[in-house]
Amino acid sequence: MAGNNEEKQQNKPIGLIDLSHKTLLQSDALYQYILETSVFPREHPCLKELREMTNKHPRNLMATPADEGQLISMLIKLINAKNTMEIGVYTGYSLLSTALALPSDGKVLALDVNREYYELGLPIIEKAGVAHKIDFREGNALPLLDQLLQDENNKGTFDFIFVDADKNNYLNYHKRVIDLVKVGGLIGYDNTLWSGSVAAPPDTPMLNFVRELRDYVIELNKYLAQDSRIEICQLPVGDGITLCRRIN
Ligand SMILES: C[S@@+](CC[C@H](N)C(=O)[O-])C[C@H]1O[C@@H](n2cnc3c(N)ncnc32)[C@H](O)[C@@H]1O
Repeated sequence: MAGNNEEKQQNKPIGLIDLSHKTLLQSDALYQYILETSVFPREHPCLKELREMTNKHPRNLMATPADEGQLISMLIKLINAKNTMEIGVYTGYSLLSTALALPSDGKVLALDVNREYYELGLPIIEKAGVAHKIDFREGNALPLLDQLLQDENNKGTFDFIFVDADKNNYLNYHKRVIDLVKVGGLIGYDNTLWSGSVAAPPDTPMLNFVRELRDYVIELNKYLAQDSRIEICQLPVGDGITLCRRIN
């Protein structure tokens, strides 16, 4: 089994992943075990419906995997988050995970350049009864964040911010969301292991989009590691998620 996986890894350009294996774990069997034992039996029926609907969409590789959705839900409950934000919604798997985990008066400000993707998932989010917690704003996230920052009242008010949009802007997002999250609050950056490419020698075969964005992710990881305003924890869940707890 291990030998087969090694061979598979050696022959495959980095970034070629399939839907049944959206994880950095090398063993298909182990990942299926996690999904089937701990994730799918606990998945809300509307999350399941949204995941299955998204699987049929041409850009489905962008979707947050179910085990990561479960992690986000757990984090939100652990820190009793009420005021949250998501940058990068797509069809809304992580958004629905967030909205379901929030208390009934909780809020998630959801930013995405593409409303059409969000509208694919919206009927299912409505069916789940949590659409009232979502404030969706269509547009480029950077100017939307700058707008928020113009109002001093927004600073230090978010309990949880999940960033899952254009990787080349993650550092720009960090420079803004660090002032919007409260001290003691959490930022989660998705894809910080970028299909494992961050640790691969540069001559390793990689899909173009993986190679093009790899340096941005490496730069972000270095920046987060030395940023004294946060404590960090990098988890190899999904494509890698770095949790940053604001400490000052
Ligand atoms: C990886 S997907 C998000 C996946 C989502 N979290 C989920 O649970 O399925 C990235 C999303 O970021 C959005 N996006 C890309 N660039 C953006 C930008 N500059 N501002 C806002 N959203 C952006 C894309 O439209 C896409 O929906």
